[in-house]
Amino acid sequence: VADVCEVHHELRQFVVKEAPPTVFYIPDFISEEEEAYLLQQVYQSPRTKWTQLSGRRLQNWGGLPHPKGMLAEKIPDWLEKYCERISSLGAFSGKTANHVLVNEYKQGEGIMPHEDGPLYHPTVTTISLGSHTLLDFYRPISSQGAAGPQTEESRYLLSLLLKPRSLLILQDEMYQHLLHGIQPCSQDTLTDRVVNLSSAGALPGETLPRGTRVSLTIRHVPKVMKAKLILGRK
Ligand SMILES: O=C(O)CCC(=O)C(=O)O
Ligand SMILES: [Fe+2]
Repeated sequence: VADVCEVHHELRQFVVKEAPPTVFYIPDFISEEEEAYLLQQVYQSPRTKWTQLSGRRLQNWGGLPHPKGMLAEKIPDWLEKYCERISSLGAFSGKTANHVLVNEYKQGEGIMPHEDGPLYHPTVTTISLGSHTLLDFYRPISSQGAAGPQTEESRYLLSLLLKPRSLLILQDEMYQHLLHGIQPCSQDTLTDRVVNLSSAGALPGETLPRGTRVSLTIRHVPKVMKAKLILGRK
């Protein structure tokens, strides 16, 4: 298919065939030791790195994406290692990730359905730490009003189970055309709408209590400001 991004051969075995193109789900992408180390680094970051939002808090690393170009900041080594590792899988069409959002969700917290938008290369990669979650996908609100009222429920399409230590890669239609969100609930009962159950090692009917989850969303911001422009040189 022409509009499907190229990834390296070793990723192909992890494609989630039950979802629209393209999802890769890689269980145990990192070890328990790496998970503990990453959590330690996240919680050792200066307090001023945290931004409190309603229902979650976040750390932004690499700079603030902006339509005129991101003023790039150095990503600390503990995150840079994973930017490079994931980029080497071909996730960003040969580019290297230069932006990381750390989100922390306490039990019962979530994120409203949204699109990640045009400031990023249209791939998002996510390492989950500490707890599983369900990432839910929705069709956009369609412009043809004839179909009657569109509730969030009627636009809901499928979910992915993200276990701790897994890597998720979303691109193509899953990134460009669908919205994603996390329901603010404290446990999840798995149904057959969770399309990656077998690769995530779970069964329909299982109920999983959520704990505190920290996610690292690792991306490539193509438009970066050049330092010489900031310094005003020719
Ligand atoms: O925590 C997650 O896995 C999703 C985060 C997300 O959607 C975002 O930061 O844009
Ligand atoms: Fe998002």
